[in-house]
Amino acid sequence: MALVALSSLVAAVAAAGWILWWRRAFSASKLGSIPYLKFDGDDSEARYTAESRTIISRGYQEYLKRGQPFCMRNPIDSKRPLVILPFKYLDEVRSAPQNKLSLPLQLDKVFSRMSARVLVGPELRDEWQKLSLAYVSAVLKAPSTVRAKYHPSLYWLAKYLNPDVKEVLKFRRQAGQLLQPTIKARLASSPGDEPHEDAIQWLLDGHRAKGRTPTADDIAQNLFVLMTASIHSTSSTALSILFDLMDHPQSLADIRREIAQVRSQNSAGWTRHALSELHTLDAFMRESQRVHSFTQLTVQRIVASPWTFKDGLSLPVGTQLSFASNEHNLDADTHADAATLDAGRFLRRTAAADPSSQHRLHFASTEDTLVWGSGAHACPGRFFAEEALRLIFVRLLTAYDFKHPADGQQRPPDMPRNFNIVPNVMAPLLFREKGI
Ligand code: HEM
Repeated sequence: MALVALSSLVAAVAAAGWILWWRRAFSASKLGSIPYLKFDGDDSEARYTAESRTIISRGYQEYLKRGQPFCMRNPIDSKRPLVILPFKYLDEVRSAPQNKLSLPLQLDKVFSRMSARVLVGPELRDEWQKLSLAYVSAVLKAPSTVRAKYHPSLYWLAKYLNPDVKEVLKFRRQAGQLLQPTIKARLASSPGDEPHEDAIQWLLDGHRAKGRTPTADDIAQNLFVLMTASIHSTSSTALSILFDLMDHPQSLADIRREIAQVRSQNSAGWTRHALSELHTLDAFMRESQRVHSFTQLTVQRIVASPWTFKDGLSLPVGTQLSFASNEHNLDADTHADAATLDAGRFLRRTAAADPSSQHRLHFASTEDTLVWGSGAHACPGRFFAEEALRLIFVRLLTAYDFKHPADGQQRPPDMPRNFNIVPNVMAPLLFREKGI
């Protein structure tokens, strides 16, 4: 017991030391001549939470489009400005070694249920769905309460004192307990036994390939990382596409027709192959995501050892950097009539492209867009998100009619929060089962 307490203390002191080092190592003045943009007049935190796009748009026009970086307040750490880089640096960031530039509604229920089925299999699905939704909401809340209440050198105390952090740890413990019997049985199985097609098995295999025997807690934590990265991004994207479909009734009708046609030609049902034939839906999803991205900035990295770009731009250790993907998507120099959602945009481009390169225009493709990030850390879940969204829309569009409560209503304004742009999850929508 004493040994455990001592090792926790050593780990805690080491962690606190690392944080202190990290903070000492960074000084905003080392960002030298990179211009710092802020709000004129009221420059409060609240304005960054609600209106960060104003600053990013200004920086995009005044600096990024001229090939120069700018920096702005970082919502996570106001003493460490965030550097937004022009796209000319993207290739260098993309190929930078890991040790140099490192990483820092109801639809959520629909998606969490689908992903629970894929991640942990049918037996644990229901319990896992409840736990993972509770975990994700706790884990998104805890960091801000810790930052608000503790000095960075005392963050390590939070897991003993702070109720929000304790809540996160409680769900993690419960998840480990839930997975324990399955992990034990799988670890005891031999190579000839029936294979399992779920993420528990992929993660177990991954650990074992590296010579490790993971605990149930390790696997629970790995799964929670996936859930945290996926639930809000995918459910927000689904709601956003739904709002756009409601504003484009002709596209809605075309996509419904396409779904019926593809289904009638695929007697095996909605296989991956059948889903890949929903070209009109896929092109609409890509265009909707271009105009209504889930986040304004992507390819977020932190400088782990001093970094100088080929043109001499030098960034000190501890700098957080990013790219203005949303501004780029909405720039008239990137897309004609960029501010307008043009449902046929990607269908026309696909039709004009060589058949061997048409896949580059699909929803999950990283070609010509940064919505999925870029390079080795580009979203690994994007193909899963693509198929989950296609399935969600197949079901929604074939089984339900939906409308805004009042005639003539359109997509409600998005709800910006720091660098995220979330569709209005509070807006009421009316659903009716088709044929009733
Ligand atoms: C529409 C839904 C989604 C969007 C818009 C999205 C977007 C992103 C973006 C922008 C990044 C950062 C990439 C970078 O900085 O270069 C990312 C990373 C990541 N995403 Fe997604 N994502 C979505 C769905 C998912 C799903 C369904 C999963 C898992 C099942 C997932 C797992 C991850 C993981 C694990 C990372 C970190 C990758 C790494 O650091 O190497 N995402 N995602």
